[in-house]
Formats: sequence, structure tokens, C-alpha cells
Amino acid sequence: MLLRSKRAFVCVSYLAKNIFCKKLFVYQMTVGNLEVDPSLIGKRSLATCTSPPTARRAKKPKLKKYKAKKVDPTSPLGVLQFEIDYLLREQNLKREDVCNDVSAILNDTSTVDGVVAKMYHRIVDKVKILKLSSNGDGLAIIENPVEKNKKQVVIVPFGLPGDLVNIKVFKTHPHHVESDLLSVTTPSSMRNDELISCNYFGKCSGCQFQFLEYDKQLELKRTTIQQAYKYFAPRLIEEGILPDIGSTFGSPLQFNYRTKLTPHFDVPRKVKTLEAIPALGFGQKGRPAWRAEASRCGGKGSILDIEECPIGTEIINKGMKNERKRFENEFTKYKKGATILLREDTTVLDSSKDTASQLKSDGSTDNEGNLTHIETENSESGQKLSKTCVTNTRQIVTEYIDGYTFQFSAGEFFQNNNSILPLVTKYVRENLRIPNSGPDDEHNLIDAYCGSGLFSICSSKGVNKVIGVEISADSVSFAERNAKANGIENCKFIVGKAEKLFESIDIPNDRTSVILDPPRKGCDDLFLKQLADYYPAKVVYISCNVHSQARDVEYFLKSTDRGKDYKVESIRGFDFFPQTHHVESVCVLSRK
Ligand SMILES: C[S@@+](CC[C@H](N)C(=O)[O-])C[C@H]1O[C@@H](n2cnc3c(N)ncnc32)[C@H](O)[C@@H]1O
Repeated sequence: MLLRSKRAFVCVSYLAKNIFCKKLFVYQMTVGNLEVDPSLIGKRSLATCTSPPTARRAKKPKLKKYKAKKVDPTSPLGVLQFEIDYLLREQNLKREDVCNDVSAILNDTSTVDGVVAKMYHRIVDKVKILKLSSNGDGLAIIENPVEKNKKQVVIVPFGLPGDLVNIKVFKTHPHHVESDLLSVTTPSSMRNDELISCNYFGKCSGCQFQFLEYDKQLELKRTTIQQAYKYFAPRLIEEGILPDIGSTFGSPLQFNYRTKLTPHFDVPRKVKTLEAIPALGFGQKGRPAWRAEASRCGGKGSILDIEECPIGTEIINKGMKNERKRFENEFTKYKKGATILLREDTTVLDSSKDTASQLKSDGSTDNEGNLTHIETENSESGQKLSKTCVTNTRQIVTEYIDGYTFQFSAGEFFQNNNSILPLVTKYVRENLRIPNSGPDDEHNLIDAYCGSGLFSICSSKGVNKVIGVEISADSVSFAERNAKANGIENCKFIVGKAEKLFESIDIPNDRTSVILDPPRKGCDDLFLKQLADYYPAKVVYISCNVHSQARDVEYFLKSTDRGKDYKVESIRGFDFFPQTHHVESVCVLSRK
């Protein structure tokens, strides 16, 4: 009866060192209005029982232990730890003020379904969003529902600083909780929901910023870079040796720019044959309720069923439509989940010839088996172009950038927003110049992490020698082919880890600039040490993870033998991914 009325007697067994002296405390609690001795919670887990304790010696319950996963500090979860610390400092709080009793939730063996979890995972009204994380989520401070002297740091996706919101907390971590945004009661001055152009925005994990004016997005990305250097290059900040972070370069296209999308689907384990078509699209971000439009779309699973993506290019969206149709007919063949590749492929058309005869034979086809293509024009050169959508990872894709032709395997790395690439390659080229050099002075380039040769080739004019190094043999073979196809003879490419470069380097360091464009995890210390020993005239470091870039720049300047001889000339962001939180950062280093 008591249980029905949502009242339970919760026994908190306080497992002190001396088990014989174990005291059993009985606390009466009401779900959502708990009266418990807070000093007990947090020390041991809560165990519930429906009958009063007897004199018999209770069996020592096995407690589940919370195991924190090791995270790379420059990964989103790692960066969040810095963001929490900074937020706490601003709010005059300490880590211990916001720690959650995760083991109490883990060991919630209540017969009244998850009593402890229910206390933590509740609706909270009128939450003021204080900050934005680098992941594009709102951050706020709320009361701890169990330990009344404590608070909680809460992550609110789609919450903007200044918003007053209602949320539902659904997951507890040691020093933060996750929530869904239920409604915005008072909007932030930054928020303009009328700008949202996608039905799935607010539910899909792809975009975070569609409700922001573009200038505001660029400003926020600059803040992300500033914060990243604060967290990961504190010595450089303390010494005041970093330049102001420049304004972020915008993307010429703010929608329809992504030349690659990878929708996916899941097949539940143990299902032998699928009976209904699974959702095909992108990951869902929690269970938000703040946008009625989004709530109606995409289904309820962890993968949203997505028909169209406004940041994808036109041909990618056509390809997505074709592949969804094909999936409708073929889904029963799949035993496991999979990812579908959609990659834009471009052909320059000879206007004197028939278009159909110039199209490549492979690519996404419509219901009737006809290759789907669109015809368009290069706004700069006026060339007629045909676009198709490639779905086979091994197929060769062509892109035209800066007047050069690039080919690569559809499944290998290539930048995803070709509208911004001419701006980026120009900026990199200009910043590679060695100060006080004349046009006839020797100038060489090293392109570490060169992929299929984008920066090597776009910077090769007027340069004596370019050496690219790249771990993927496939990408290197394309880099070689691309140099040849563009009539470039001064580029040489090496397969291997970036540091392999220094094994047999034959170009003078004083006349050499280095391009670094590593993957998200950044450069290895070994590579940075060898780079400093090589002592190049300039370094241009391009990064898709400004946090690992900041860490590497501090390491290079402060922990390598010759790093102290360098200064940071400039740091600027490039917005490769409008509407999302991502930002690319370019840092230029030169000798003092
Ligand atoms: C961000 S991509 C840049 C590629 C190229 N600069 C571009 O813009 O197309 C990073 C590249 O580094 C390569 N890579 C990853 N780890 C590497 C390593 N240890 N040494 C050399 N290359 C590596 C990847 O295969 C990938 O092509």
C-alpha cells in the first residue's frame, strides 16, 4: 500500500569497517521529495528493502563500482572537464560541491522501480543557461536533488547563454548531469528560432547552431578557439605570448555545402530478419521536446529517420533519396547495421560534347537505374560541371580546387566543404612565405599529414621542392597521381608516419616551411620534437581539433629544445561546417 502511494521505506545500510557494528537506518522518503540523511548518501550505495531490518546478520551486498573511462583530454568529454572547472571557478564553486553519488544510482536495487534514479532524473524548471560548451551545448548550475548542500552542473543541448529553460535530467555522471531541453520559457537575445530551416533541428546530433545568425556563429567559434588555448596552452596565455585570436573566416556557403554525408542504420541484435524498415539517418540528440516540428519527425530511436539534410549539397541529397528508396526494397538482406557513403563527384563538361557521354558510369541511380546527376557552373571559371553522388568507398572521386584537379578514393579522407577550400589554400600559401625572402630565393615545403596532396599541390607554384608525408598508402598514390595530372614536377610523397620525413631529409631547414594538418588527435610528441630539431623557417598548423592544436603548440614552444626560438604569429578559425559547433583553426609559427 505504501508502495502504491509512492512512499517507500528505504534502508540505507551503512557498511562501516566493522560489519558487526553495522547500523541500519530507515528513512522514510517520498519520490521527488526525499528526506534522507545527506551525510550517508555519497558514502555508500542506497539499498532498499520492503521489510524492517531483522537481527539476523545481513549478507554484505556486492556493490557495483563506477568505473570512469579514460578519456583523451582533447576529446569532447575531456574538454568538458576543463569547461566544468572554469564554470565552477566563475560561480565560486568547487568540484566537491557538484559531485554526484553515481554509485547510489548504480546500486539502486529498489523494488520501487529505480527510486534513487528517479530522484536524480527529474524535471527542473527555470534553469538559466550560463555558458556554451565547445560542443555547442548549454551549461548551467542546478540544485542537487538529494544532497541539499550541493549543486549540479547540467548540460543542456540546444540551450543558449541567457535562455531560461525547463529541462529533464536523464543521466548522471560524477561531476555533471545530462538533460533534454523541454521548453524555453525566456529566450536568450541570441536565439532566433525563425532561422531554423531543418525539420530535424533540435533532435538530430548533426547541427547545433541553426537558430543563430551566421555572424554570431562565427563569433562563438572564435570564443571556442580562445577557450581552447586557455585550457591547453595555459603557459602561453600566462606569459602573454599569444596573439589575439583573429576573426573566423566564414564559409561562402552556409547551407548545402557538405560534399560527404554518411547516414547509417542499426539492426537490433538477435534479429534474424528485419520485418520493418529501420530508421536510416543520423544520431538522435537525447529526447528533446522544445521544437514541436522536430518532435514529430524522425521517429523515436537512437538513429533518426532522415530524408533530407540542408547542410548537404544538392546532389548528396538526391543521392540520399535514391539510396533510401533502394534501402526500402533491400533492407531484409541486412543482418547488421551499416553506414551508407554519399560523396559528391564532379566532372568538368566539354560543352561541345553530349553530356551523357561524359558522365562516369558509377554513382547513385534512380528507381529506373538512371545515374542521377545535376549540371551546374563553376562561378569563377564559368566551366560547365556535372555532379554525381558516389556510394562505393573504392570509387575514384574528382574535385576541382584552385584550378587544380584532385582525385581520391571515395572512402579516404578529403575535406568536406569545397566552397571554403580556395580561401583556406590561399591563406595557407600566403602564410608559408619565409619573411624577408625575394622571389628568387630558394623555398621548400614539407606537407606533413598530406592526404591526397591538397596543400602540397595548391602551394607548389614558385616553390623549389615539396615533400609530403602521409600514413595512408592509398592517399599517397593519389597524391602522386594528382601532382602528375596537374603537371607538377616538384612534389615527392612518402608513405609513413609523419616522423619518417626526418629520416632522410635533404632540404635546408632555413629555406623550408612546414604544413601540419593532422587528424583530430593532433601530432605525436616524437614528431614535434623532431620538427623542432629540424628547425624549419615557418610552420603553418591546420587543425580540425583546436584543443589538440593548442596542446601541441604549447608543447612545441615550451617542451622541445628549439621551440623557444619560435613565436606564434597568428591564430584564426575557418568555418568549414556552418550550423555546427565545429571549427578549423590555423596557427602560424615563425622563428623569432
Ligand atoms: C586531416 S587529414 C588532412 C589531409 C590533407 N592535408 C587534406 O587536407 O586533404 C589528416 C591526414 O593525416 C593522415 N595521418 C594520420 N595519422 C598520421 C601519421 N601518424 N602520420 C602521417 N599521416 C597521418 C590521415 O590518413 C589523413 O589523411
